[in-house]
Amino acid sequence: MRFDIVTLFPAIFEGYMTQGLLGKAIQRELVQIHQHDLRDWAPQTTHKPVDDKPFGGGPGMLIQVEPTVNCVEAVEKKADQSARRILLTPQGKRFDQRMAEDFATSGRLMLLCGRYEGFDQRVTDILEPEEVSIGDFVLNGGEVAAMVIVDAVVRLLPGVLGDENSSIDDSFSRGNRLLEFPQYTRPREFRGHAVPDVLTSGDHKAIAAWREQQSLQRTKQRRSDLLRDE
Ligand SMILES: N#Cc1c(-c2ccc3cc[nH]c3c2)n[nH]c1N
Repeated sequence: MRFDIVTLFPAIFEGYMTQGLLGKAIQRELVQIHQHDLRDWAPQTTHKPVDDKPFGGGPGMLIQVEPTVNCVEAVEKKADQSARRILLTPQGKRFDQRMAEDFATSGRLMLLCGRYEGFDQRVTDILEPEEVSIGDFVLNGGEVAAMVIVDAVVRLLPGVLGDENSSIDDSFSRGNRLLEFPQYTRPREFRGHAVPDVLTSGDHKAIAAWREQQSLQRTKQRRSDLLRDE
C-alpha cells in the first residue's frame, strides 16, 4: 500500500516512519510513504508563499489552491492508479475503525494536510476529497491526524501484524462492539496484585468466558454507547 502525504512540514514524518511497526512494514516493503512539500509548488519567488489572507476578512491565513492542485496532479502523474484523496479537517466525517478497515482495502491513499485556517475551498471543489476528522478537538494542522490514519490503517494490512499480534481481538476491530478484556503477563503477582487464577488454569473455555464477561463489563462501564443499536 502507498500513502502520499501532501504537507508544508514533511520533516514531521521522518522519525515516525523509521520506528516500530510502521518502520518495519516500510523496510519489508509492505508500505510506501511519500511526502510532498507544498512549498515545492509555490510560486518561484524567494519567499515561496503558499498562504494568503481570506477574502471577506477574518483571522488567519489560508493555503492557496494553486500549489495544492498542482502538487496533487503531479503526484498522480507518477503512478498509473488514481489515489483515494483524503483531506484532514475538523469539519470531516469522524474517522473510526470501520473507516480504517475500508482505507486498508485501497491500494493508495493521498492525505492532504492543511495548516493555518485550512485550504482554500476550491481545493475541495476541484479535488473532491473525502473530508475526514479524527475527533472533536482542534489541532494545529493535519499532519498528526494523517499519522493517526496511517497508524490505524497500516496495522490492518496483510503481513504487518504477525499471527501472534493479530488485531482480531482488538477493541473496535472488524465489528467488535466490545472493549478489549484486561491483559496480564509475568510476574504472576506484583505489589499484591495477582493475575486472575482463571488465566493460569489452562481451562480455555473458562478463560474465553471470563474474557467475554470482562469485555462486556468494561464496555458497560466506559462506553455504553457502543452497546446501543445503531
Ligand atoms: N483531521 C483533523 C483535525 C484537525 C485539523 C486538521 C487540519 C488542519 C489545518 C489547520 N488546522 C487543522 C486542524 N483538528 N482536529 C481534527 N480532528
